[in-house]
Amino acid sequence: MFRQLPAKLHNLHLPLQLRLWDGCQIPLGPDPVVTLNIKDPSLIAQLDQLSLNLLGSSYVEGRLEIEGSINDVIRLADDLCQALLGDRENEDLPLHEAHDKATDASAIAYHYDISNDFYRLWLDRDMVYSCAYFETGKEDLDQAQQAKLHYLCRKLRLQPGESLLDVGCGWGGLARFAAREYGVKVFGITLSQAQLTLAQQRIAEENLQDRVNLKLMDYRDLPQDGRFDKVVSVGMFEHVGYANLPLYCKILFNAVRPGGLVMNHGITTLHTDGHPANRGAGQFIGRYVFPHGELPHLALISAKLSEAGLEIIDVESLRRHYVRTLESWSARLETQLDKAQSLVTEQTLRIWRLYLAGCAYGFRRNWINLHQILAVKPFADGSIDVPWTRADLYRDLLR
Ligand SMILES: C[S@@+](CC[C@H](N)C(=O)[O-])C[C@H]1O[C@@H](n2cnc3c(N)ncnc32)[C@H](O)[C@@H]1O
Repeated sequence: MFRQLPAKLHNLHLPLQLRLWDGCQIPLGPDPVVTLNIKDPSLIAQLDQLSLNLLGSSYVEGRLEIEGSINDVIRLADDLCQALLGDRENEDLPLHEAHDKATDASAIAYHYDISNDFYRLWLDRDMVYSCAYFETGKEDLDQAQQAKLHYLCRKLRLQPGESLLDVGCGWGGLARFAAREYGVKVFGITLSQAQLTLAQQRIAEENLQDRVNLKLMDYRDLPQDGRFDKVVSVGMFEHVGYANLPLYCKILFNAVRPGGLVMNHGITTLHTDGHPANRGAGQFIGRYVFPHGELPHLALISAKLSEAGLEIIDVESLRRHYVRTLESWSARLETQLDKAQSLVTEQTLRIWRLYLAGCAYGFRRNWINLHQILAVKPFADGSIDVPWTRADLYRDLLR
């Protein structure tokens, strides 16, 4: 059997071993910390086209079992793919699909409506499902998510009595926080019924119904009359798709009043043409995690915001913060696999384990990034009314 393996596998020095369906063990280097337990003999024939997509989907479909810590599995799977493929990126440009409301609604339900209790297991207490902000590096996830919410509100320069639109409000963590801590009125939208149900429950528990109004609504149905003082979109624009980015940006522009601020916080990709730099990981994510998700480069979303009429006044990369956030989510899930098993299907759990640890790895490797882009809608005469420096953002921040 050893001789049937691709020649390149014979000279590896990875702490990894293969175990075949007949029990035969094939070390690919000394002191293995990970075992890939191959259940399906036909996988051997596919080893010369190995990719993270092939390994990931084989695990999800039960053709492959993994032994070892999830972080070691991801790292060594990537090392293995790199050893066999070199640095050749084995993906064509991803398809940029037409996104209609029905397709997007079913893609959102697929990801977000799996079980609130499952997400509660590993998210922070406010169930904020986006990159946290680690001011000192010593905080836990709850503290880092609270700091992120503060940071967003500060960047938006929220003032009591203002109106805030939260596009893609998730479980309502930011909406409740902004209303409670900054005294604003929030209108938030999500496409996930499960998120909305729990968010509304939490709003009622905090008696915030008069200040926070969340709805099941597609961003394409938002009011376009400039009624909001501020607009925020956090971890949402990854679902929009290339074809609709101009429309999305125009909708943000039309929703905010002249002089108002818009914050777009989301994941961007490394290459300007959008092709993924990740040995098949992007294909896996598109197939099993975020169907119809599309990551643009910073330059593309910046161009579309500008073309819509918004002036970009501040851009910040939070890539390292997302590594930590994802490491934390993944570690919390890994320590509660038994509970997780009772909340979602075996296949879903396998997908989410790979996705959380894999995305931490992807951010660490700089395959993907997280950018906060702050923009302003200038008044008709081109003037803007924002502080001359960023000093106010940091004053008294470390509470
Ligand atoms: C990753 S979650 C982020 C949630 C929240 N902003 C947070 O930081 O916790 C993405 C959110 O975008 C919403 N979303 C995605 N596509 C949408 C669309 N077409 N219209 C409205 N909301 C959408 C999802 O329903 C979900 O609430």
